Amino acid sequence: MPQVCTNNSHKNGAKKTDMNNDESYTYENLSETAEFLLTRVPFKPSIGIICGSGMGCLADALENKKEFPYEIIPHFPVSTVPGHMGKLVFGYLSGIPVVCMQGRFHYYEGYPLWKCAMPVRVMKLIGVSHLIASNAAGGLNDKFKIGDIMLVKDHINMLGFAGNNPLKGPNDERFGPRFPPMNKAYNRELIDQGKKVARELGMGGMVHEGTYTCLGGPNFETVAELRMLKMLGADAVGMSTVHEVITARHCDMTVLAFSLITNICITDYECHDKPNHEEVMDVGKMRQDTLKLFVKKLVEYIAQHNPQ
Ligand SMILES: O=P(O)(O)O[C@H]1O[C@H](CO)[C@@H](O)[C@H]1O
Ligand SMILES: Nc1nc2[nH]cnc2c(=O)[nH]1
Repeated sequence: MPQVCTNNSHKNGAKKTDMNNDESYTYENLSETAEFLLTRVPFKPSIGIICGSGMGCLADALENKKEFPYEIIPHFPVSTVPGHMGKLVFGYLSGIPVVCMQGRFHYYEGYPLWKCAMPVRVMKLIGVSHLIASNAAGGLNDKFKIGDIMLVKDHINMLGFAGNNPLKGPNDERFGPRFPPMNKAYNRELIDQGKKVARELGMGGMVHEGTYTCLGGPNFETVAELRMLKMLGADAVGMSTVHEVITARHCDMTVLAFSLITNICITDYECHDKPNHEEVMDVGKMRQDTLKLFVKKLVEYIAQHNPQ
């Protein structure tokens, strides 16, 4: 039975910071959050996992779980999207301690990007050095099929083009530098290992690498938008991950990200299909056994090889 933690000392939300959209969390705020968790968990994970839509099964695979509903964690936002459970789950995968976000935060929920990405900084403060971020995404690359996995080799930060960035505002050097590089955001060794694991698991044909792009959502894209994104070089499109990765790289975490292709983007005016979130979640469920195994193998690799 997982141990579900409650926070008796602070009633729901009472400990939450009441901040406007321009006022980011301070280092001290996030240290309080980290301290709250560290004093309640008897181990320190160095690997963090973010579950994409319908991919909460990744956290279900953990053993000796200790679960924290977001409502009870000081300063944490709450999840509002179906398919995102809203729990931080600590536990073991193959005997390796990990922490898993079973539910992430999206810009379209009304949260500024720094708030969407704050759990990444909390992970850093509790000792996480490696982040595995998963997401559900629409496939733009003609080779992709529903249920395929795309290892993210790069991203196009569409929100960033308009000046919206999780690092906007004063920079605290204790997290990282004012101007972090982003050309090696996605760890090459882990992408290659992802492909190797896929081949070993007999799923080599369904794993690709490609470029992810994040839009603000919540609407799915128009045909013209998708055609434009394809021309720009995007292979998959979603509404998350990029701000988490920027935040993780800013504080020097090693990152692996992958997209589960849950739908094929419609770039033809004659096609009458309509993308929908139910389909997105169903594909996550359909692929849950494969995803659990894939992530478990990658966690084992990270624990053994500590790629930088
Ligand atoms: O990126 P994740 O959280 O996996 O979810 C993706 O799926 C949802 C749309 O169905 C959007 O939230 C999009 O970002
Ligand atoms: N923006 C976007 N997000 C998604 N998440 C899952 N599928 C899609 C998609 O087609 N577009």
